[in-house]
Amino acid sequence: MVDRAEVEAAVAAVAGRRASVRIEGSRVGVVIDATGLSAPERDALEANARAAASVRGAEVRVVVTAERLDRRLIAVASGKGGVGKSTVAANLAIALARAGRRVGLVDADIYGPSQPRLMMAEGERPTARDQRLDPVPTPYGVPMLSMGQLVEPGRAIAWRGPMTAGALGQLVDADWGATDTLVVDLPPGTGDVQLTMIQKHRPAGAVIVSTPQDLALIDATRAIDLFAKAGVPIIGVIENMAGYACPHCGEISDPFGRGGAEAEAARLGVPFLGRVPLSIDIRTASDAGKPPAADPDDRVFAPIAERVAEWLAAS
Ligand SMILES: Nc1ncnc2c1ncn2[C@@H]1O[C@H](COP(=O)(O)OP(=O)(O)OP(=O)(O)O)[C@@H](O)[C@H]1O
Repeated sequence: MVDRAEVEAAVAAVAGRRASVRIEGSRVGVVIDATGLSAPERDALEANARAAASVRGAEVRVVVTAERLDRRLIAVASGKGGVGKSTVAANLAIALARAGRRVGLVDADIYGPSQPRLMMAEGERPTARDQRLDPVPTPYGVPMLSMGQLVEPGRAIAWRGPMTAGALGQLVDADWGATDTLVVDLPPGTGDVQLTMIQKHRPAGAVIVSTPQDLALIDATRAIDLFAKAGVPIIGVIENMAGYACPHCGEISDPFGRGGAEAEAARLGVPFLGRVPLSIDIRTASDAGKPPAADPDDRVFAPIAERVAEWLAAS
């Protein structure tokens, strides 16, 4: 016979109200509610509860359950390459995390996975348990997974549609634990990854990154169209490389004109989330794996993230 009070007290001491105990003769069953815990936290809790319940003569069984979290995906897209979509996605993810959300980052840009470098996680390989990937931690409180971590570094990725869809699924359905917001950096354009994202993973909304130039805007319009036609709401447009920030005096000039993306967003009836200047500081910090949004003095990405957070709260 096992002493009920002793086991209950020992389990409660390590698992609090997350555990309930059932005892029949020498059999001790512990059910743990691991909702919202990360995989390592869950494993630690399970091990501690098992140890606590293992009084002399007890046959212990521990079951871990978790409610499915309502995790929402934000797709970050652009009509064409090189507009700074990955830079914006990384900084948006960090700024949202700084605003109190539990954020994860998925780098689905198969043609140029750059998030490991941007997030200072280069060379980190995710591990897997029960065939589910474990996201890798970053110094910015935003765990991440990248297409670039699934293949040998530097190897060109020439996958066909079904492989791409499978890889995207592995990243999105990884063990994201308590993450409530998943920022997904999509490849540029309107290809297989975008379609899989829309059809299989139903993002809560899409953020479109564009530069001020007309051509980028035309492409951006195409990207907006793809999401809008599929019924994915457009959270808004971010204008990147908007105006040139002088590295000496900080003054912003507009060699490509000003207000194009904002006017185009208004014409298309989608919100404008803000502009990010073309700045040598953004480039050097990004290349060094130190996203400017992690800087406590950031005044560029925080207001944009605030608008995205408001949108999430309202929808
Ligand atoms: N606002 C900015 N100011 C200065 N440099 C920037 C800015 N935004 C991005 N860059 C730089 O531009 C280059 C391209 O950026 P990034 O890789 O984010 O673009 P992308 O749209 O994701 O490209 P691709 O689609 O090819 O992956 C990078 O070197 C990045 O550091």
